[in-house]
Amino acid sequence: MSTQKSNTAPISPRPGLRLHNSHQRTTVPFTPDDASNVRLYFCGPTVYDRVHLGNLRSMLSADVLVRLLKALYPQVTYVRNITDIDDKIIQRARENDEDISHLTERTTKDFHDDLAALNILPPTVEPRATQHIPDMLEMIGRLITQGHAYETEGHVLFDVTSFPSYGALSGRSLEDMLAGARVDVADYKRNPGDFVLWKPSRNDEPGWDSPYGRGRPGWHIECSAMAERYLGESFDIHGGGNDLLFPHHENERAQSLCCYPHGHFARHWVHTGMLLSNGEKMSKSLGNFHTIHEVLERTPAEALRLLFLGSHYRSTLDFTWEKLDEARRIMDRFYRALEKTPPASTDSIPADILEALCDDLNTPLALSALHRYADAALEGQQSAANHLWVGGQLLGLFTMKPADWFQGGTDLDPATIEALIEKRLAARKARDFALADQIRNDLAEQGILLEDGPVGTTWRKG
Ligand SMILES: Nc1ncnc2c1ncn2[C@@H]1O[C@H](COP(=O)(O)OP(=O)(O)OP(=O)(O)O)[C@@H](O)[C@H]1O
Ligand SMILES: [Zn+2]
Repeated sequence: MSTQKSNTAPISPRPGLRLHNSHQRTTVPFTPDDASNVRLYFCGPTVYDRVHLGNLRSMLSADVLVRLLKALYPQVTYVRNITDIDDKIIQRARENDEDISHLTERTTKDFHDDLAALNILPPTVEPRATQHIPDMLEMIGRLITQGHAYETEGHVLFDVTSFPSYGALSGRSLEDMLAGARVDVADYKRNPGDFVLWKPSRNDEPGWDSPYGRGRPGWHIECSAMAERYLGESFDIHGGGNDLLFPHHENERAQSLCCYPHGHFARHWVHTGMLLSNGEKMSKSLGNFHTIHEVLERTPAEALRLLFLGSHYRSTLDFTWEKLDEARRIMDRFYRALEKTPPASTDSIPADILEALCDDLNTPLALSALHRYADAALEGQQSAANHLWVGGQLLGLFTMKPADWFQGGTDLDPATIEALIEKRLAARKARDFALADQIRNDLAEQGILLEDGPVGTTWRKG
């Protein structure tokens, strides 16, 4: 890492990274506690179903940040947890009549597959909540001893009034929160805002023995305990979607700072804007979501990645199929520009791309630099094609050879295409012309054109 010679050298001088900090509500220079090892924690998924595009947007923003940090610093320790104990999991397992561990294993595997398809790098450590119950119980014990938590009716609750800066992260005032609380608060709570650290489990629910009886942890303490276990009492960045800012992150911060008053927990808080669908948050509960699996059946993964990179991570993004098609056309153009130049992995990162990313991960600006390089490469400039390769790869793009993109870019192999042609023929015979047309149009959208001729239907890439 220290060699600064030739074209393999990291950029010099290095631009400083500026990153928005939700806690300060402004963009500030990022300075790690230890520049030899940057440490960050992102909240991972609750594994009870396939992740949707909204979840993916958060993971992808984290991925862009991690890739940039890896380009800037010698070591990055990235922790992203798996929440594998939660009421939603218990309920889904019951509905499916499925063993809880089977459900969580299965959906964790799907999650990994979906992320790998999008070229999202795995974290350094991926702790699972169920493997850290003793760490959580230790924190809960300390919080009780230090007067920040209390036991009541089999529950352990965090007393929000015991932490003077409760609300500071999300910009709320504790007084307003208490005054505005609804009346139907569980009567065992001292204050309406008190939240669960531990709760009792019925016999048919998963549980662990504890000083407070058989039970299970609350969601917030899981992240506090796993962050401390792998990153210590103080670390550099904590992130997730901005829907987690309150109460999840506010509560994590309260627990951790009360438990370890000499640490500072996360110095920098990073939050991704929501992915919308028709103007509303894409979410499982609203039923307006698309799974990654579903999207990848009709579009190559890099087009989806590009779509996300095209908007700034803190802004909201309204998902439409038209935008995805447009992203795919842009990828076609990029790969055209790369066609004549083999990947140039030894080139250093183009300064304009690095500067854009160091400006609070300005991916739209970085993409406009890629467009300029693509223009020049299409006019035959070799160095521009090199910059395009290297800049795009820093953003996790261009994992394919151009020839493979154009041939396999449909993600459809010939056998699948033939099977769809058969299905279309059967639909026509059954006079289901709507289905027949839909199959033809779906294929056309993936660049496969059908031609009906005297010897039957043939296909070609359009
Ligand atoms: N529409 C969205 N846009 C961006 N990020 C999202 C969106 N929905 C969820 N996330 C993020 O995905 C990550 C995983 O969250 P989690 O597993 O709690 O989601 P979930 O509860 O399954 O989603 P949902 O909100 O659909 O019920 C979190 O960082 C969360 O902020
Ligand atoms: Zn968390």
